[in-house]
Amino acid sequence: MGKDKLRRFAAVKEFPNFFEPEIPKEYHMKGRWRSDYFKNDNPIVLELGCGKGEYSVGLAQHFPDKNFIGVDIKGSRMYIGAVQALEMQLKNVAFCRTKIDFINDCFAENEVDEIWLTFSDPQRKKPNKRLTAPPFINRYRKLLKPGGIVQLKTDSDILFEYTEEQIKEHNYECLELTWDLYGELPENLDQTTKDIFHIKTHYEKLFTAKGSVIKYCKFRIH
Ligand SMILES: C[S@@+](CC[C@H](N)C(=O)[O-])C[C@H]1O[C@@H](n2cnc3c(N)ncnc32)[C@H](O)[C@@H]1O
Repeated sequence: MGKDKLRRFAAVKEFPNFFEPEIPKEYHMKGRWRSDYFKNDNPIVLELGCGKGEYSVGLAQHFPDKNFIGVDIKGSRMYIGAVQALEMQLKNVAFCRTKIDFINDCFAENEVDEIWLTFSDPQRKKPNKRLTAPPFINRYRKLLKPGGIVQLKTDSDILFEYTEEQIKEHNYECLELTWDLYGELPENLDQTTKDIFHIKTHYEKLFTAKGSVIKYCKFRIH
């Protein structure tokens, strides 16, 4: 790891909005995120594989009545979002460093209302490691409330096609699905929703600059 990454990795551990569970072991915040950190009863939204966390921070600004938790294994990346949130004094966003594989050690049954998957790795050769593959969906099912939703934004045809197949194969309830999010953005969307779709993650900016078309879907797995 480079010097700057090491510095960020060490610094972020001291932040009040950064959590690092010892895994595999049940984390003491499991079932207690609302009461012990957010100190409200608002819905919890996870961004899994949040990278630098700008999306969680952007959503937290738009939705002061929801709580956001960015999850990633890379602490030095989440440092960026964690600093932004502290500077903006956003109390409704936090970051949790863990492998998503152990997400059920960090969140209790029915603790979460929504999941965002933003530009997840396509895992070309390992379909079961895709974040919309059955082993992950089964983990999400445990922590999502009944009726909870999963949303995916991606540039990857492979991941999107796979997810579309999974939705059909497992009869997930598909609420929205478009192969060209920005090309097909309905005119009648309210401003807040338009704004959400225009919050761009780090990878989204890279891919759109290269001309990639962004795909989006929203589905229920219960
Ligand atoms: C392609 S990046 C996208 C980052 C961010 N969402 C964005 O759009 O800029 C994928 C991120 O997912 C994280 N990631 C992938 N698999 C993971 C896993 N099993 N557990 C935790 N993080 C994971 C990586 O560390 C990386 O930061």
